[in-house]
Amino acid sequence: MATDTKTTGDAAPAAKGTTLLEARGVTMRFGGLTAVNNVDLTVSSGEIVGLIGPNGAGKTTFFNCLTGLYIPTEGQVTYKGTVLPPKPFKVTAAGIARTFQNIRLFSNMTVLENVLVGRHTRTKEGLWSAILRGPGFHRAEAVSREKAMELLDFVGLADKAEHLSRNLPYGEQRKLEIARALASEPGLLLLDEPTAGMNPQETRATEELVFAIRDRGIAVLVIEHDMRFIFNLCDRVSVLVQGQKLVEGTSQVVQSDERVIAAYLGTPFEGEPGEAEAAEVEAAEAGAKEEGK
Ligand SMILES: Nc1ncnc2c1ncn2[C@@H]1O[C@H](COP(=O)(O)OP(=O)(O)OP(=O)(O)O)[C@@H](O)[C@H]1O
Repeated sequence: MATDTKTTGDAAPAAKGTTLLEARGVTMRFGGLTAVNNVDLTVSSGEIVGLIGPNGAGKTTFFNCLTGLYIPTEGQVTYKGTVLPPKPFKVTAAGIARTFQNIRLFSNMTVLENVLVGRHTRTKEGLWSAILRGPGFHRAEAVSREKAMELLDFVGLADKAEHLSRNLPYGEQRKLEIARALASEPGLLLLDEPTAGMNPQETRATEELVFAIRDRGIAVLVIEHDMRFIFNLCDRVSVLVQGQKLVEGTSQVVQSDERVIAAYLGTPFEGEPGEAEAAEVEAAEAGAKEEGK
């Protein structure tokens, strides 16, 4: 495995309160479907920001636009003032790491090896060095292992370092995904439904883990359906409905906003995104019925 102690990207922690991520007018269309529609979002250092919205609101698509998996149809994403390259590994090297809604671990590798893989954007040793295994390689590997073990200790998995990742319980696999993402030494961590499938105790522990990550100087942007988790955790919450940003504010502001409650309960409200389209469809259907009479 390619390992080294050198940091090859600009992942130094930013001063508290400086803008890290800036998404402007991000739109993503799939054929005729606009999954994300003109969304702006900023994340600053020291912040935990939540992204919520009903199923199909466009949250994961927006994440994919931020991490180079999708190239937005329109709009721009910058990290520390530089436009992000449209390649996931380059985005990681720039300082943004992520986890996935559906866990993506190397199931036949050990827990430790999974974290070591996560370090590859922060190493300068290449394939040949790994194959030839000279003294430099061994030194670098020892340092990488030490860093990986520190991360496993941080997420509470140090005693399982040599276990195969597929044998971990579900909640621990999620923790391992976070440790692997942290191994790339990000300035911003994106978490896509980190508590999905967890029991209340595991969810509470994940909340503490996210606070601890923030305290290490890493900003966090998190998608989650568990509202208690989001409102306990986040400094700011942004709500997407049908691809558009409906409202953004502190947990207190968002949870008492009647438009947010209506969006979750499925109650129509004035000015709802997609309202004009829905009215058009209704009118067309009514017209068709009239003609058929
Ligand atoms: N690759 C794709 N091709 C076509 N349509 C897509 C694609 N990815 C997502 N969509 C559509 O875009 C819309 C938004 O999906 P997305 O998964 O981003 O929503 P979400 O808010 O993350 O939902 P959930 O909370 O259920 O995960 C949905 O209508 C979905 O079917």
